[in-house]
Amino acid sequence: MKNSAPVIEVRGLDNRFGSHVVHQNLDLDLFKGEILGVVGGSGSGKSVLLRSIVGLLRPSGGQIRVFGQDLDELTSQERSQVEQRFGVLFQRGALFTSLDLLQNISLPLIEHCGLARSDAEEIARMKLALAGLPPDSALKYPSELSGGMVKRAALARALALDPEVLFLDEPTAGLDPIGAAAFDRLIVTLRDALGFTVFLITHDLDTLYTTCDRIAVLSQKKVLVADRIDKVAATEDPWIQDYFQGPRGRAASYAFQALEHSRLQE
Ligand SMILES: Nc1ncnc2c1ncn2[C@@H]1O[C@H](COP(=O)(O)OP(=O)(O)OP(=O)(O)O)[C@@H](O)[C@H]1O
Repeated sequence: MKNSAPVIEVRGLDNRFGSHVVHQNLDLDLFKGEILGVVGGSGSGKSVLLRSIVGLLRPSGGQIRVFGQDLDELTSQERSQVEQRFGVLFQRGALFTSLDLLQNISLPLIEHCGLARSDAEEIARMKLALAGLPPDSALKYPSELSGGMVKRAALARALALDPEVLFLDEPTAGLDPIGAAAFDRLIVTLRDALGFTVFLITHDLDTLYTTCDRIAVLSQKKVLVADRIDKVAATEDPWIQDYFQGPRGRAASYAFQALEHSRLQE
């Protein structure tokens, strides 16, 4: 993936809130077709980075190039065209509670693409199926769904406009391990089938091992390292060592090695 063109280039990014500096001179590349896992301690600025890239937060300084265009140089109309090439799954799903799933997913198609309601609903049903939801979920409201189904519905909405880059903010948080593993497999399957690029914020070590092509570690206000997981896990940094070589990190690594071993034997 690293040989493909970066779809997103972040250079010298600064973000501060008052005197609180979150990012200082942060650099990051996201390459076409890869699944990049973004990790870091709580409050290290993962969500702020996501919001800066998707245009929800104006950075304090630095440059963000998206599809080869500098976000700062775009008119608001050009910006919104770029933003339509993104799909975002926010931490809490962010579905409209007063709309059923069909309406939730049709809405961006009607608003952004000007589709007739019947066409939008046909596409929405396809997106629900892609996200692994049964047809009868279409008329359900978010409050009627399990946590795992809410995540899938939010994924269906993030996929509504056929995004080229999918941003996922802790998509498996709150799911049981079986639901989380199924969601991870779904992301890989969809990426392989549809070819989009994924920016995936997670604390889930199993997700990092089984799903991500590269890992970016946010620490000390910047991206400390962005590389394959074996290289990252071997990086000499106290936070990285605690994270990857602690009991959970080692368990995830062993589980992944066992999985790879059994795949090779099949
Ligand atoms: N709008 C804001 N105003 C002031 N401070 C903010 C704002 N948004 C984020 N911050 C602060 O920026 C820091 C980074 O927040 P962010 O949500 O990016 O962390 P995170 O790495 O995603 O954490 P977590 O893993 O807990 O979700 C935090 O200290 C947060 O309080």
